[in-house]
Amino acid sequence: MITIENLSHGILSIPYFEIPEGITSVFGRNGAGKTTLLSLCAGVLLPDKGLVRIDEKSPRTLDIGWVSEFPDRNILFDEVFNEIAAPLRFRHNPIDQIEERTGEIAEVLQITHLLHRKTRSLSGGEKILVCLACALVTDPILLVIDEADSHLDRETARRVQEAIRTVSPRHVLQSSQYRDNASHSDQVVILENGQISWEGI
Ligand SMILES: Nc1ncnc2c1ncn2[C@@H]1O[C@H](COP(=O)(O)OP(=O)(O)OP(=O)(O)O)[C@@H](O)[C@H]1O
Repeated sequence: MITIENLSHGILSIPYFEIPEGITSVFGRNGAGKTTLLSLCAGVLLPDKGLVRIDEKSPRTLDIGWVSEFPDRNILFDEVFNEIAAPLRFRHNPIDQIEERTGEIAEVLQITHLLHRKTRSLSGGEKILVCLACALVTDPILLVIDEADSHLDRETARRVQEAIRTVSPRHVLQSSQYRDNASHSDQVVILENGQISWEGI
């Protein structure tokens, strides 16, 4: 459970809100506060006022995966395999486990054929899939996807939603301007001018 209490940060103002486990889609117009909310839940930002907790813990103490709208800002390595394996290497996991887990997550996302490609040669949508694999490879408690669907065609977007269901992080928070995504979600939150104007299923 993600719990938000007396939150005030920039445009955002949320007195109390609970986000249950599952896939939660956050919709809202440009500037409504979607990225700010996601950043606070991921611990990327600390709130000016109030608290955000995931299972009663600070997000900064937990393993959280983040996929942004701009994959070029995240990709660090030359080859896809190395990019996806990097979070496991940073943790000094054994080599055989790194190879097995990297292959497993690539298979779930149906990008095994990309593993030995140069990252700079990938299309925008392929880069998003690689970033998603990288975010999921450590099995995070929360996966955040910030408007990454704007680069994906309908079929790839559907594949991403299926992959998320397969890997099944405890929490998924995804922001989008496309309300089609609501059909893949367990919960929907609508933000208007920094406030939650609607929430439901
Ligand atoms: N670091 C910052 N300093 C000042 N204002 C900011 C900062 N970050 C965001 N804002 C403002 O807060 C508001 C909400 O921004 P946010 O990026 O959360 O909206 P969003 O719903 O994700 O928008 P979009 O769909 O355009 O990406 C915007 O008016 C934005 O200009």
